[in-house]
Amino acid sequence: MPPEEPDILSARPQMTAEIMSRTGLNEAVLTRLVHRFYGKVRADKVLGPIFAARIADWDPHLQRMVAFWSSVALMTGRYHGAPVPAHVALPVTWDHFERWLDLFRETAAETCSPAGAAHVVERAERIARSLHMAVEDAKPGAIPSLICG
Ligand code: HEM
Repeated sequence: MPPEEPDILSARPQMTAEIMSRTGLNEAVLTRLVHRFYGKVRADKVLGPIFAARIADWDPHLQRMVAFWSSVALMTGRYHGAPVPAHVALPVTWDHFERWLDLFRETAAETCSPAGAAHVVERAERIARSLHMAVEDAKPGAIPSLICG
């Protein structure tokens, strides 16, 4: 009998399997993380209204965010969206990203193993910094970029 294959939907099955065994992360853990995190975001005095003004139907957003975290954390390639355009026009500063990260760190600690939490938080911090740069660059009066097209 051949050895049992792990149940992984992935573009890079071996890397995904290695990350899963090292961090304890999988689709079920990421689903809990995402649902719990956006529950906190929606209840947050500062972030809640920004999301409420833009998201009417939360089910598709939560599904998209689980696919996003599956791609980012497990390298499954499940997410095919464009995060930058979704954020550039938002009325946010670095303080909003800090609040977002505080809630994310708290939720990661509640739902993931320590290694899993470190894995997702490191990626969230990196993406938050790059989204913040994109938001700042899109503001009127931003210093022009030196990168030529
Ligand atoms: C200040 C903090 C943030 C705010 C207020 C915010 C707000 C939003 C809103 C309102 C949307 C929905 C946009 C729409 O459908 O029209 C969205 C989408 C999304 N956000 Fe954020 N976000 C924040 C930070 C982040 C960070 C740090 C990440 C990643 C680590 C992230 C990842 C995403 C992704 C992947 C989408 C879906 C984009 C798509 O495919 O349409 N966001 N965000």
